[in-house]
Amino acid sequence: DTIPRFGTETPHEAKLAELMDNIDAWGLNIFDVHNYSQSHSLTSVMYTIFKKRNLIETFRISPQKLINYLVTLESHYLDVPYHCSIHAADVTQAIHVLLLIPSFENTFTDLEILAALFAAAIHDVDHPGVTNQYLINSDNELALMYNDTSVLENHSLAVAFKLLQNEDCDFIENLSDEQRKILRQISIDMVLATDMSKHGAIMQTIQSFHQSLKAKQCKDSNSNSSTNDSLVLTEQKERVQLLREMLHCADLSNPTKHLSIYTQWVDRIMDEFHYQGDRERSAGMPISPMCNRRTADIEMAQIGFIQAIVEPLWQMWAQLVYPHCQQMLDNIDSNRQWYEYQISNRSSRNNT
Ligand SMILES: COc1ccc(/C(C)=N/OCCC(=O)N2CCOCC2)cc1OC1CCCC1
Ligand SMILES: [Mg+2]
Ligand SMILES: [Zn+2]
Repeated sequence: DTIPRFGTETPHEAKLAELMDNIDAWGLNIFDVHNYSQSHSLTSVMYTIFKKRNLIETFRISPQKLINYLVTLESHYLDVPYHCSIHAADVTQAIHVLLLIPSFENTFTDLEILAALFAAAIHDVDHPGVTNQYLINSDNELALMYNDTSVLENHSLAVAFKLLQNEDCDFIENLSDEQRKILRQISIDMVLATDMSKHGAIMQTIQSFHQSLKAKQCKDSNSNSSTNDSLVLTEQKERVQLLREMLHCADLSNPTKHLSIYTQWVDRIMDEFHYQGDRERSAGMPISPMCNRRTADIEMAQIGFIQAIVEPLWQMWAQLVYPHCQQMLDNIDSNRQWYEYQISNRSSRNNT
């Protein structure tokens, strides 16, 4: 039986094809992809990217086993408002677009690209919709299992690799042992780096690391435009550092998207936070920051999130790949202004 064009059967294949024409664009509407793929956005996005990047031929991947793995992985994302399979599809498509930046034309090996896409797809699988701190505070068995250390991130990695042990899901069966080892190593490194408690450390190193890369940046000999400077990194360690930052950027990319997409993610993360706050309140636990629906200031929280975390990170990233990623910085700025306008509007409304 032949495999559907986008990996999953859907009566809306024509509409999905139209959406997938934008797979390389930052403006892809992942919510539309989810709707027109019968809630298989992760499977259809990953399959489309693998086909487009010729990874199925390069690594002699069985298309059926890839689909089996993706559908199984997708089914292990829980039906929580934010950390569901749409978020995984969103982050996977984001890292695919970041990898297309001309500065990285000659930077990563095919195996590193495979590992980066895999890490993005798996990075939040089986996420229960609460934070690490909540799992620790509520003596959850996951916190016990992982000794309070990057609990969610360790759990997603373990679940994702467990699914690979299933014979008819092992789409990397034709990789050599060495390649499998490298893929596992890079995926673990990247997913563990999505733990927000590591954000400070990433910001510490990013400045000096990028300065050293800019120093090494070579003018691509056959480039016709002066901006086409490709970053060539001889050390795998340095390339993995870059991939770690890239996944972290993709994970924190909601404010870099068009307002209509960004506000949907805000609604979802606040649903998830407020539900956690409800559970903390009824358990008599202290309610976590931004999780109390009765005192929430959603606009202020997003402005704080943008100013403290998202804008500084994306400014560092945009500097490295200048002039690319200006669209992301512009969206961050206009989105922040929109939330500031909401607040100013709110106060004048109260005065009427
Ligand atoms: C669209 O809004 C948000 C999107 C993403 C995030 C974060 C921090 N993602 O981090 C990676 C995942 C992670 O580690 N988390 C998940 C969130 O809680 C911390 C642990 C936070 C967002 O808004 C927050 C901050 C202002 C009001 C709610
Ligand atoms: Mg996560
Ligand atoms: Zn995530």
